[in-house]
Amino acid sequence: MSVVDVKQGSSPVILGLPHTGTEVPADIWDRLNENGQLLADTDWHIHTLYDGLLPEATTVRATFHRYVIDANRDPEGISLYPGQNTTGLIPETDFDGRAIWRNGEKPAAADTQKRLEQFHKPYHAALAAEIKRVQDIHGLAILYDCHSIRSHIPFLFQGKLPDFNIGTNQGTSCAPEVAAATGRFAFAAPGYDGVMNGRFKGGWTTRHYGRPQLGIHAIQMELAQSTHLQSEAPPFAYDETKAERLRKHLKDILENLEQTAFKLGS
Ligand SMILES: N=CN[C@@H](CCC(=O)O)C(=O)O
Repeated sequence: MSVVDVKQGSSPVILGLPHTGTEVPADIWDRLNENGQLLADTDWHIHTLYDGLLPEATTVRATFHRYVIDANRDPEGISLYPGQNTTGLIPETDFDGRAIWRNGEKPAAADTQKRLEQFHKPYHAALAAEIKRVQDIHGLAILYDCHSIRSHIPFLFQGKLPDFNIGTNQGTSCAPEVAAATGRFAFAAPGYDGVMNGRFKGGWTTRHYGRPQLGIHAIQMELAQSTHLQSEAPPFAYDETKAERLRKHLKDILENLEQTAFKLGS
C-alpha cells in the first residue's frame, strides 16, 4: 500500500489530510480489539468533502489510519496538550478514553520505531517536499490542515463543539491575514458557529510547519462532524445535503485563502 497520496497543483495552498486514511496492515489490525476495529476516530469523508473545491490546490493525504501511527503527533511522542486528555503518537485509547488494543497487544517502543519509519516519516517527507515545491514557485505556501471530529466527546471537551474550529497555535503558525481570511467566511456562514484557537489549537503538523516569518503559513480547520455526517456514530455515513451546504462555505474559505496568499506574496 502507498502510505501517502499526493496530488500536485499550482496553487499556493496545500491541503493536508493526515486522518482520512482507513488502511491498517493485517498484522496491526489483528492487534486492535473490537472497539479499535471500529476506527471511530477517523476524519470520515473529509477528502470527499474538500474534493475539487480549489482545483489547483496540492493535496497530501495519509492513506493509513491514525491508530497505526498518528501523522498529526510529534514523532518524539510529546503530548499535544500536556496534563489534558488527548491521544498520543500511537494512541492507547480512542477519543472516549476506551482501550483500542487487545490485552497484551499494546504497541511497544519497537513498534513505534518501525511505524515511524514506515508511515510517519514518508508522510511528512512528502508534505515537506510539497511545501518546498510550492514555496519555490510562489515565495510562500499556506498549509491548510483538514480535520473533523465528533461534536460531543466528554473525554476531550465539555458540551458541544462549534462547527468551525480554526487552530493557529495561538496566532503563531501563520500571518494574521491568513487567520483572518479563514475566519472571515467561516464565522460569517449563516447557521454555523465557530471559534479561533478554542479546544483545538492546531496539532503537530500546524505547529511544526507553521513558520510565517519564513513564508510558511499553517492553519488547521477542525470541523464538527455533525456538519456533514448523517450521524456521528458507525457507519459514519456522509450526508450529501449537509455536505453540499457546507462545501459552499469551504470553497469561499479556500478561494479567499488563495487570494490572500497572492497578496502576501506580491
Ligand atoms: N480530528 C483530529 N483532530 C486533531 C486535533 C489537533 C488539535 O488539538 O488541534 C488531532 O487529534 O490531531
